[in-house]
Amino acid sequence: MNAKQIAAERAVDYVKDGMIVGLGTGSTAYFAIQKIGSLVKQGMKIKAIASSQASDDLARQLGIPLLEPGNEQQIDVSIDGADEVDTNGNLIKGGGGALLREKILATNSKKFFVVVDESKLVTKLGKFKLPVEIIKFGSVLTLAKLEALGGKPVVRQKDGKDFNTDNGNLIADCSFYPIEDPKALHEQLKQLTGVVETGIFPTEVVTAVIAAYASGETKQFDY
Ligand SMILES: O=C(CO)[C@H](O)[C@H](O)COP(=O)(O)O
Repeated sequence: MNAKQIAAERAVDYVKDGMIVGLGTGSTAYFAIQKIGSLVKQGMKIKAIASSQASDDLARQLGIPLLEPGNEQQIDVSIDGADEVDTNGNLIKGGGGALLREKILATNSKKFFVVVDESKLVTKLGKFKLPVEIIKFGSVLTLAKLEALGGKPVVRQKDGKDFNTDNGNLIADCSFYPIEDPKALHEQLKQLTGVVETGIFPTEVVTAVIAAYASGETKQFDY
């Protein structure tokens, strides 16, 4: 079992019968969704909300009952990966472009577990370019504002075209390393009209980070 799978499955221990679960996105969340699928097959009554079309598709294949979009309810537990986790439990997310829906789930969950392998643990955030979701309308102007703040934004590409989020927006990948005060940077960026959301998840929204190491050891950091 690889480290991502170990961390993800450990977090699924927090999922109990009757819960509503938020499903993250990415290669680590994938293992959590698989495990939740096996719990459903064993007869556990779980309902889920997915943070992306990809995770929605996977959950459907596995027979996990999904709440209808627009009919979401308070979530008991969300489980998701991260691109970076600093020593205080602040995160950068959005490497898969799902940061907005991921943050909606994380901030509406009683508990939010972050599952990572050790490669994601950093002292300061920002070596991983910070994803910032921006709307297409006026994007040149919004990008200029991000540039003026020193973010060196680059519009994410996929298959030779601008990457589109599930919400029909663009992602500007920004360089702010080292991010000394993640919450302050997030708040500054959110004030720019045209910015929908940033990939900074402040430690306040995190219940615990479960990190797995190549040795097979896991550590849980509670916040
Ligand atoms: O934020 C995310 C997607 O928007 C992912 O959780 C993040 O990119 C980590 O992905 P992975 O588990 O594949 O390394």
